[in-house]
Amino acid sequence: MKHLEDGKGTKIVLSPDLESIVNRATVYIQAGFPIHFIGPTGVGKTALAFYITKKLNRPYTFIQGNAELTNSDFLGGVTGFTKKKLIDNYIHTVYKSEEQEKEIWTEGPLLAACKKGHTFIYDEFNRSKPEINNILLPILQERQLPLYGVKTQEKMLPVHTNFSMIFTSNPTEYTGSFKAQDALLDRMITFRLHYYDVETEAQIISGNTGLGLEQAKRIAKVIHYTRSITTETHAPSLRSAIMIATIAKRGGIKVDFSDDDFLILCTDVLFTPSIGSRSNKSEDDIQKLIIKEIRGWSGEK
Ligand SMILES: Nc1ncnc2c1ncn2[C@@H]1O[C@H](COP(=O)(O)OP(=O)(O)OP(=O)(O)O)[C@@H](O)[C@H]1O
Repeated sequence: MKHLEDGKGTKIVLSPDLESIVNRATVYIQAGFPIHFIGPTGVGKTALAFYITKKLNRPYTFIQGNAELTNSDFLGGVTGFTKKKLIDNYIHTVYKSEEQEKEIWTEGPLLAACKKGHTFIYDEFNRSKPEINNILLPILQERQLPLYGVKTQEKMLPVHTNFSMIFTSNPTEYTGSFKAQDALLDRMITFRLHYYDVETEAQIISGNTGLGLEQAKRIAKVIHYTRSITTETHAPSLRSAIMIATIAKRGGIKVDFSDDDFLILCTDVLFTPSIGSRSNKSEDDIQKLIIKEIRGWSGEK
């Protein structure tokens, strides 16, 4: 298991499987192909994307998909006006006043990244409406950016050779996600991520919070058990595990299976309205099952 920095100060944990994914993804990007991490929420897609940009040692641009995104959010647009007043009073009997108005154009993140050769992280790209992402097709195929709505003589901008893209997405079963167009998916190399094993998650929890590894392992075990009785789209993520660990550490709560405060903390964090049972059990039933299971581990180290 490796502990490395992602460039934003976050410690990244790489199990041998994750390290292999990162290495392959880096090679594919360097060969000129975009990559895509798809997986359940909070599995670590964005963390890997940032780590890869650090490994590539190139500047990056980050944008998050959303249903309101438009072409001008990618390419830029008019963000204001400057007004200039020219007064000609050179001869005191003649007075001439002239006003000029000029648009202020601000370059959008995609246009800037294509020009400068950044790695463009498009996080949760399928939260944007699919037609908005059409602009990416010629970039990924012909390496030309179509300049829709940009006031220029050119219709296409050749993309910098270092420009690359990392996409992340949740499967379409997640609320607020659109089905991405096949033509776009066909142009990228997709890695499917699934929640990691207890050992890897314990290392991640410990690395993110400073909680001891043994205690982190107990939290990972609770999360894993909860996932075994919930569906993947409605299961607790690493984010919930990190939340439990942070609160336990800061709040002085003992991470112990027989400690009632720990049990209450786990159920408070884990029972979000998005949790869903595999066997149509009610939220209450899942909660009871989990508490019973955790109590059964009391005395375990
Ligand atoms: N390999 C890892 N090493 C260290 N921390 C990690 C790792 N993977 C995930 N994390 C941590 O887990 C949390 C969730 O990860 P991240 O935000 O990358 O998930 P995601 O899959 O992008 O989630 P979402 O689908 O909600 O955007 C973050 O706090 C992140 O720092």
